[in-house]
Amino acid sequence: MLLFRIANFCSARRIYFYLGLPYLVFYRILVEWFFTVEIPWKVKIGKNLALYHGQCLVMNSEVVIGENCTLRHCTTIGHKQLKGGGFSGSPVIGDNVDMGSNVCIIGDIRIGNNVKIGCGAVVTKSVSDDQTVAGNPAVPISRSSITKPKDNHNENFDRNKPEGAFPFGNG
Ligand SMILES: CC(=O)SCCNC(=O)CCNC(=O)[C@H](O)C(C)(C)COP(=O)(O)OP(=O)(O)OC[C@H]1O[C@@H](n2cnc3c(N)ncnc32)[C@H](O)[C@@H]1OP(=O)(O)O
Ligand SMILES: N[C@@H](CO)C(=O)O
Repeated sequence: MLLFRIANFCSARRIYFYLGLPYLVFYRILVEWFFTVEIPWKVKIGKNLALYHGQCLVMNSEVVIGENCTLRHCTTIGHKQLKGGGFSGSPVIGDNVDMGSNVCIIGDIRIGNNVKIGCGAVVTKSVSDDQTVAGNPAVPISRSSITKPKDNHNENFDRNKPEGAFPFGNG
């Protein structure tokens, strides 16, 4: 994030851009090629963005991310190609948005504040504030499992004891 913040500062004014050009080249090579993270320096990101496992994280330069958000690995935030051949706008993400791993958020959509996006979600429609969404396509998830007993729940399962033949556990 520090590398991004410096690059973002360099892109704020033309004079900083020309003075900071060597740094911007370094930023792209190091962050894109070696860290496999594409956060273009023009992206607007609020304070306290956390990257938990930032590998394979790609976003478009028009993306806007609010404050106190969390991103995980293998996440894509960007535009989509329109029927006419052009491209849509890119997502605008609110404050306190927590995205699981392997999430795709595409198109000219808005993700509200205090939203959780489940791992593996494909989000193509706007999400209102205070929602948890998951799935492909992402929809608000059922909260029923919080009270409903799970059929496959094993009361006797002890994760500290190895199961089966393998003496060190199953994975
Ligand atoms: C190395 C690492 O550990 S990196 C960390 C990787 N972890 C993540 O990315 C976690 C992201 N978090 C999630 O995906 C969570 O499941 C959340 C935030 C979406 C939801 O969590 P909770 O509110 O606790 O929901 P809960 O587990 O009770 O599930 C509610 C329902 O949604 C379903 N659901 C939960 N997550 C998902 C998901 N990602 N995709 C599809 N369905 C899901 C559940 O199966 C359940 O369905 P049911 O009502 O039919 O039984
Ligand atoms: N694995 C945790 C934090 O490292 C998470 O992604 O939520």
